[in-house]
Amino acid sequence: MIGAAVTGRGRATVPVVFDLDGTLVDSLPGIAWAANTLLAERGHAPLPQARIGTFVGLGERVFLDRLIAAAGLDAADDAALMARLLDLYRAAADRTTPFPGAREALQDLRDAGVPLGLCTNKPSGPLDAVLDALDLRGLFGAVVAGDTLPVRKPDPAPLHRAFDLLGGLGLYVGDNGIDARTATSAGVPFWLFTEGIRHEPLADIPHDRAFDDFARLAALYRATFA
Ligand SMILES: O=C(O)COP(=O)(O)O
Ligand SMILES: [Mg+2]
Repeated sequence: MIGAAVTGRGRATVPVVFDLDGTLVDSLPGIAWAANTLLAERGHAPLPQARIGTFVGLGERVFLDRLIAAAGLDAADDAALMARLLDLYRAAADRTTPFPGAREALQDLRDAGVPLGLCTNKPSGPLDAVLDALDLRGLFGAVVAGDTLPVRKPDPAPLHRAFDLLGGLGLYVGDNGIDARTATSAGVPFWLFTEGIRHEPLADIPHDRAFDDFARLAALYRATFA
């Protein structure tokens, strides 16, 4: 189902907004490194990467709360833990890579004149570090971080902000149920990248299309909107 608000505009230039972590970039190894470095500094044993993946998606506050609960960190130390986590998140950019074909797909769409944006729950400090390290910033006409607005996904406001900056509603591409709910509340179609940090079975995530390889994205876009 493609929303009427989206098909109403010039089809060849329907904007596309992407989630970041687990969608464009394979950031879980870096995030797990950051979390386990924090745990090691506090004398705690590391957690498996897959477990740490279940903490991701709702921003750094929820991530740290879940990490504190899972590892038994001292919550009284919260402000220092958050400051150090954000430092480590920034440093994790060096351990973050685009998913295969993602950069090429973005470039292909951009070359075709498709307005591209980012809407992520990652806070702006670590987000800037990733965009700089991977040299991705220039591809996007809109970047909305987890702390750009007072609310974050699944509230639709950040996604609406991204589409406002791009000049109209379009398609949201993400990797989990939080992104799907955000798109539904924003009234836009949702495409699911299936190789990211997904917490639910595919069948439990409402989506208009699913894809597992960025090499297919531009062709899928053209088949849908051209
Ligand atoms: O930082 C998070 O919690 C998730 O980030 P994302 O929205 O880019 O997936
Ligand atoms: Mg994500």
